[in-house]
Amino acid sequence: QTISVSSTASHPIPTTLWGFMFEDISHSGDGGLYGELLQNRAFQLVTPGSGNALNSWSAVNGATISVIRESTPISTALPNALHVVIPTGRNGGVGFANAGFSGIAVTSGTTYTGSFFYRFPASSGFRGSATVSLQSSSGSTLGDTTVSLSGAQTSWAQVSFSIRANSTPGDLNNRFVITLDGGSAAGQTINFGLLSLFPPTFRNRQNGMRNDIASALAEVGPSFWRFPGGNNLEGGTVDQRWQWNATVGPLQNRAGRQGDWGYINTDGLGLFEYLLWCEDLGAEPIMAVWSGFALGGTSVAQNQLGPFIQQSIDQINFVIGDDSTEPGRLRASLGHPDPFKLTYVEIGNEDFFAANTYTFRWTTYANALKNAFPQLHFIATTNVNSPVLTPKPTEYDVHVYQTPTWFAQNSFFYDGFARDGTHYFEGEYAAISTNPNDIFGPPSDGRLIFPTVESAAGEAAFMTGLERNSDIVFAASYAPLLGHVTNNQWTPNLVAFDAGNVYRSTSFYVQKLFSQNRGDQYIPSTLPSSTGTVFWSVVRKTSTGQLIIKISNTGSSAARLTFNLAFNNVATSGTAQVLTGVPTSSNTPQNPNLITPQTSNISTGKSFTYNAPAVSVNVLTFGAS
Ligand SMILES: O=S(=O)(O)O[C@H]1C[C@H](O)[C@@H](O)[C@@H]1CO
Repeated sequence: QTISVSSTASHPIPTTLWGFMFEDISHSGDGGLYGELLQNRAFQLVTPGSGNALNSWSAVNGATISVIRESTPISTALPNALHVVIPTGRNGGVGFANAGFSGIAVTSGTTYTGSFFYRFPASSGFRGSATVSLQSSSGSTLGDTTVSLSGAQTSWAQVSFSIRANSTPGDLNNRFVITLDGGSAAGQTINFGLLSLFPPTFRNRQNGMRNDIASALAEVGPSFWRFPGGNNLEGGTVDQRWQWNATVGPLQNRAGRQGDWGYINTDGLGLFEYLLWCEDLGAEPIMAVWSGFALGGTSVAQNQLGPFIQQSIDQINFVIGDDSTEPGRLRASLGHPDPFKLTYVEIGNEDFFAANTYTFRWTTYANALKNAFPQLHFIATTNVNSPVLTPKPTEYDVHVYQTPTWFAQNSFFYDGFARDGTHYFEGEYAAISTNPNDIFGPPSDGRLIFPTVESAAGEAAFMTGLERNSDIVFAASYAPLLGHVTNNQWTPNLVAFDAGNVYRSTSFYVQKLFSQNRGDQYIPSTLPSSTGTVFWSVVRKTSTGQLIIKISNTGSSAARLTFNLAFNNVATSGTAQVLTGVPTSSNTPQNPNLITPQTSNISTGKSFTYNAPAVSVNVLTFGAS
């Protein structure tokens, strides 16, 4: 195949083109990116005495533990506490343990920092200490410290501690343990609440992100971060919707909420943490506001939307409001007086599920929010122009989950779109099944557990089309971003993880190859055949004078491509980064680095030939001017 490459750019490429979509799904937040190591740390939303009240907690050496509704709670947001009775006649440490989120990773030399609240429900003469430790599954102590407890403390007191691990366990099944001496503490009753333990966090942020996962995401260099959902924005009911104000301020004032993926969200990863994370990541937020529809099917009537719209205005003012606004003052009081960067606000999520009411919900929200924030862009979430919305959306969020073949055959998806001023956010896309008749089915029916080489190559083909159409596509993100390797509600995920490991997928490497090899100009070239198997896009990075050719060969045979460049000065050599392998192979916990990009030198010039291997994603980089 011969490909002519122009030397004149057709359009600039938006800086926001490649980024991430995030929501708390498959423990991507609590138990994943969010650094908290203890599961069910504040007994949020559980019913005392119910089966899951003690989820992740267990008694040690004969203590009696239970979750109670506290008569004097830590806060109205946290009404529950752990009630611990130390029996008589026990020797050694007696107390309780937390098993983390399917384990706790402990590495020697690492310092873990934590805190908990305690109070003696009845004043007692006890004056003593508790041992706070990290223990392996065999019960050996990996690190410990002691804290003083006083029986005179009948009101809640917060105790802080740090534990330096001095040995590395054999596995992840470690526990966080608090014990008192069975002799001196015999017969004591103590309530505990909001127990927290953090490893070192990304950029050492207080209440921050788990370093290994955060670092893997930062490796991609995303330019936007869509949050908080996705379904997890919406709530099963109106009251269960994500509410920004319930997610900011001291942790003891965050009640948590029933997430939309089957588990309670602590909301410890809240709006302020998301915004600081965007700054640490160098990404701008694409922030969603709840749009009056709950996943259980309730739409708020148009004349009832006022309070929800006000809540969205407050949410936006928390992000960008000045000190004339209360949310702006709240942000300043939390340590960020300057506004955060914000351009895009998405109104709802996948409202094509409730298009009949989105017509008025969109109109009411868009008019009110555009009036309040004329500088912002508001993204609609129904199908493009169906139904017709007023005011006419300037941006739409388009989602697609399909087969690798679909992606390989639809890289021209946007070529036919009218250039009418509307811009598009490909907010969720992924090849998730090899079975076109059961895309969302189980692995037994074609669903992918991990991305494969062929799914990643399909996505790359599609992405060359997004890059070509980046005059109207301003942003694109694979979804879901993160998922626990076993405790999940969705596969495949861009990045999988467990308590101590991060697993980078083939699709992760495709996102990284595109994001880390951006151009700021799109360079026209001979169009690929829309029904072919080889797809490419050519961009130029003016700051370095580099030409970057991204090629996806989704076919089962190698493709010899001859490039004829109109540029006058072209380097005679460059680099090729290639991701390829057995089409159905994946990176897995058993073989996490089976498929990684390989870099090599290539000969380039005004005319050169490159051989793209079967089922491969290739990024060629060389100087051209
Ligand atoms: O069940 S789905 O609607 O397919 O859920 C999808 C679409 C939704 O926006 C997101 O939360 C989820 C997976 O990324």
